Order: sequence, then structure tokens, then C-alpha cells
Amino acid sequence: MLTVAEADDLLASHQLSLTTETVAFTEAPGRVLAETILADRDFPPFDRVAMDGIAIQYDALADGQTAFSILAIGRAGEPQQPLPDPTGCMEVMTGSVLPSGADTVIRYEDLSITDGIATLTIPAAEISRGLNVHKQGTDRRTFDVVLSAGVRLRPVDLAVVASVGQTSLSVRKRPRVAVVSTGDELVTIEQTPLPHQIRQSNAHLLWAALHEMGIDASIHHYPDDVATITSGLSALLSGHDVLVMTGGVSAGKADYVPDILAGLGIRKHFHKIEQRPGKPMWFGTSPDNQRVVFALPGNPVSTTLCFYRYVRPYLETAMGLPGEPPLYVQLAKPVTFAPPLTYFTPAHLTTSTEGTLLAEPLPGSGSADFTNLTAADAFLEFPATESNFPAGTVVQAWAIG
Ligand SMILES: Nc1nc2c(c(=O)[nH]1)N[C@H]1C(S)=C(S)[C@@H](COP(=O)(O)OP(=O)(O)OC[C@H]3O[C@@H](n4cnc5c(N)ncnc54)[C@H](O)[C@@H]3O)O[C@H]1N2
Ligand code: MOO
Repeated sequence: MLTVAEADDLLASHQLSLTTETVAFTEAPGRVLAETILADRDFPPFDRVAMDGIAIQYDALADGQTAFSILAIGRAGEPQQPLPDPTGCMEVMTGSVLPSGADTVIRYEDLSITDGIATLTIPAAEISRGLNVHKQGTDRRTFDVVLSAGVRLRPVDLAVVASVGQTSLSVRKRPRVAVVSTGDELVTIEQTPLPHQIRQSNAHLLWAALHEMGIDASIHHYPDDVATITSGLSALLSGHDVLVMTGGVSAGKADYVPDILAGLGIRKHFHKIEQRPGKPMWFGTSPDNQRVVFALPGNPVSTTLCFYRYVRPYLETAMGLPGEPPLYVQLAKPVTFAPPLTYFTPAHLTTSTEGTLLAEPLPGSGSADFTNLTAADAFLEFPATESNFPAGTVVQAWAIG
């Protein structure tokens, strides 16, 4: 058995690396950017009027002038015009190009306009040169970086990409993932289970969690039959980068998964971690690391913990993301856990009025009973080195969902 830290190290040293592909802008939301996006022009691209009002030459105001003849109008979308006379003004609209010869904009609210003359209604001292003008290039200069590789493209990022005119983008490929469950006791959601059967739930948890990451996984289920599982996995391994399996990895008579994977050439990097829940977790790869298999313990809480603690961070790294760091939270109640294992417990998180994240560990009756997880926001991680964690102790938490 290995420690949680050793499991993390083995996962990091067998990382799947995904290549890139080019997608149309409309396909880019949620994808991970694989290129650097540069400004194709200055931002703003011209001295831009920031308020509706009049554009003047500040020197005229400095010389004591407070009334200006309106000589023309400049609207957004029109080419730049010259200020016809440095002692006059032009009405200008937000987003228009500042007229050449003008350098300052006075808002309509600070003026009265009668018979084509705009007169200042506030003290001239409140107007400074350059007021209400966004100078060209103050946001970004041409060729400045506007977005770096490695971000998951959010709407705000795509707005920036659109503004530099990029219609297609280089993004990381998403892993092709298959979710695989095994077990004779499992029936589908639609079926009515017999007394000795239960409905499939882990595969749906895994599928939905992958879906939230932008990964479209397929779902497969096999009964506890070596030949069926072997041929099923063999076919899946040829068309997928990652298999996320659940069930069949502990010591039972029908726990065939580790041996079958070994027979299919998947090299085991670990089986069993000193943790509760999730102890029997198995991880292996093909010799060239191009195929990765996670076999998670079947108890639903164990599958959930192992996915969010190990599989999600692994896949985020594979997709070029920095990986969600764990949260640091303060215990609202004491927790005691005696065996020398890393202990994970589901918790509800709230924020205190001081801005601290507080964790309320949730009651549960072990790794098989998972309905309480609907109240959980995270799993708390308690290191194996301690047994008593008083209220107020700061621990790491792994968000779920
Ligand atoms: N002698 C030992 N027995 C067990 C050990 C051990 O070390 N020695 N480990 C225990 C631990 S810890 C866990 S966790 C479980 C994990 O067992 P498996 O991964 O082999 O999972 P199964 O036996 O197939 O199932 C366990 C449990 O979970 C239910 N299950 C499985 N798949 C699903 C699914 N897709 N949806 C919903 N529920 C599922 C299954 O019906 C069982 O109740 O082993 C302990 N035993
Ligand atoms: O993974 Mo097991 O939960 O420790 O029952």
C-alpha cells in the first residue's frame, strides 16, 4: 500500500499528454486555449470619447473661455473629423473618435446648450486636459498578450478573442473517456430492481462529473464475467485515452478487474492507497502512457472521493489546466479518526462573517451510503499523522461539483 502523497507522485509521473486541435470560434467555449492571443491593434484603437458631450481644445478653456459654438457632430462609427476651429466645439458621442485638434470632452450634464452655444455650468477648475478621453493603446498595445495558453475559455475570454478578430483557435484535445462499471447486482435506471439488485448510480456520477469538465464520456456496463469484461475492455482501450472504471477492484471472488487489465497489457502503477474511503483504488497505464485506466472502488462514496481527489485533477492537468488546487477550510466541529490512514469525510462548507471557509463534517454510515453526499460541497482530507482534529483546525478540502 502506498500513501496519498505517493499516489499523487505516481499519477504525476504517468501523465497523459494531449495534443492540440483547431476549432471554430463557436466551438471554443469551455475549451482549453493552446495558443497565445495577441492584440491585433491598439486597445482602444483611437483616442476614444468616453462620455456624450462636447469635444474642445483645452487651451481655449485655460484661456478663460467657458462658452463654445457647436460646429459639428461626431458619432460612434464615423471616421475621425477635425475640430473646425480651436475656439469652438463638436458634439461627440460615447465611442466616437476624438476629433483631431480636440483633447478634452465635457459631459452634457455639465453644460447648458442654447442657440448652438454650449456653456459650462460647473467651475472650469473641475475640467482637466484629457478629461473623458480614453487615449489610444492605454488598455493594450498592438502585439501585447491579451490571453495566455492554458485557460479554460470563459465568456469574458471569448469576448477578448472576438475583439482581436480570431475566428478559429488552437485548443487542447479533450481526452476520449469511457466510464465502465461492472457487477451482476446492477440494473439500469429504468428497471425495477429485484430484492437482491440495485440500480446503477456510479457510472452516472462519473459521466456527469466528466460532463461538467467538458468531457463527453460514453458509459459501458459489464456483468461479472471475465470473458465479457476482457473483450469489452479490449475494444474500449483501442478507441479511448482514458477508462474510468468503478467496482470489482477489491478482494472479492468477482473482483476480476486488476487481473484482466494486467492481461490486456495495462501496467499497474498502484493498487491500494492508505486512505479511507477508497482504499482499493487501482491506477495503470499502457507502457507508452497513451492509455490510462483508473479503477475506482465500487462503494459509491469511494468512487466519488477517488474521482474528485485523483481523477479530476489528473484530467485537468492532461487538458493543460493548472488543476484546481484544494481549498483550505476551518473545521466547525472536532473530528477524531484513529487508524493510521488518510481520512476523507464529506462536509458542507459555509463562509463565516470574517470571510473564513467553515467546514461542517457530515454524518454518514460509511462508504456505501451515499445519499448524504447531496448535502456535501467537498471532502475534507485529514492527514494520517494525527488522530484528533479540534474545531478550528485548518484542513484541505476537495470540492465536489
Ligand atoms: N476482504 C476485503 N473486502 C473488501 C475490501 C478489502 O480490502 N478486503 N475493501 C473494501 C472496500 S474499502 C471497498 S470500497 C469495496 C470496493 O470493492 P470493489 O471495488 O470490488 O467494488 P464491488 O465489490 O464491485 O462493489 C462494492 C459496493 O459498491 C456497489 N457498487 C459497485 N458498483 C456500483 C455502481 N456502478 N453503482 C452503484 N453501486 C455500485 C456494489 O453493489 C457493492 O455494494 O470493497 C470492500 N471489500
Ligand atoms: O473504499 Mo472502501 O470505502 O474504504 O469501503
